[in-house]
Amino acid sequence: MSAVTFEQVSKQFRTSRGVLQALDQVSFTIEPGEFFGLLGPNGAGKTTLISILAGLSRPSTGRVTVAGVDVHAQPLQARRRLGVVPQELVFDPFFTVREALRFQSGYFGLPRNDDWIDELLAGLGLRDKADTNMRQLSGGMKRRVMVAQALVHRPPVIVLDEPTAGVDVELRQSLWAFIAQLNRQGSTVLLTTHYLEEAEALCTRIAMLRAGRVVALERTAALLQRFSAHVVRFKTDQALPPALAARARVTGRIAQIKVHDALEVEQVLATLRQAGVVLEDVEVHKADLEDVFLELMAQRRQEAVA
Ligand SMILES: Nc1ncnc2c1ncn2[C@@H]1O[C@H](COP(=O)(O)OP(=O)(O)OP(=O)(O)O)[C@@H](O)[C@H]1O
Repeated sequence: MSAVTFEQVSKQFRTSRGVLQALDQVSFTIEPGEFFGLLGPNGAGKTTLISILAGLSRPSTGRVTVAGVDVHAQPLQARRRLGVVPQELVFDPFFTVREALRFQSGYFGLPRNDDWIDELLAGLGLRDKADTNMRQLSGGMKRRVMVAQALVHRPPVIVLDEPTAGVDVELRQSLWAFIAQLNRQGSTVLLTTHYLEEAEALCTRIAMLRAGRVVALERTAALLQRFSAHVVRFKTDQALPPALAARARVTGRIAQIKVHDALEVEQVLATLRQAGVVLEDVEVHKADLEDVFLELMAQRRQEAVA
């Protein structure tokens, strides 16, 4: 049985400017134990898809299941199988951390859950905050409590919607260590993020959304490999020769050109030298997901124009 399935999920919003297609026939499956990344630029539809998965919003058409349970036909059963860490901080300011976690446990019908609550507090570095009121916690600490709250009923599928936006490095690292441990113990993780290096480091498979459509769905390693290995990056004030300009990504003075191997690095540099282009700060680096992402998006734009 799959951990999560999205079957032809579409969502339209009626706006003052007409109908907005936020999701367009999105289909993919996440297998149990996967660490799955959902990436996409602002407005791609990530949060809309997560809201539908969490049962907070209905798809216009299509079907979603969590651990074999239809999210809309059996919403309560689906919720038990899912732990969603939301983007925003939602909490009752009058509860202490432990009270908030006990309250959440009660919601799931788990009255004696303190052993697991203690494990969560320890794993998320919250042990000495257990008796602190939620309103007295720093933003980062509140975020840790959001994670603990989402996990209080030991859901087999964990969803993290931009969990590290605006979070300091230390918390990011400890949060990831904890989530990775749960994943090793068998939890399925679905992560949406803008931090591509995070997705690259953690996710075994990635779906990329753009304008409500899945534009890539692949193993992370394959995705990185498919989009060539290296990028030559340099600064210049001059125009590039046409052959290179056509394939370069230029941001102000910085140009980046994709290459497959060392020979191609030499060819690119030779072409630039022949054209009399003066370079500064030349470097060659391995293509990362950011490069792949930009390239994919450029390809799709070209296809759309064609
Ligand atoms: N309730 C709504 N009513 C109308 N339009 C909406 C509504 N919710 C989302 N949208 C639109 O749907 C599209 C997808 O939005 P969504 O928030 O899912 O994107 P996202 O990928 O999560 O973006 P971000 O990275 O900025 O969070 C956007 O164009 C957004 O403006």
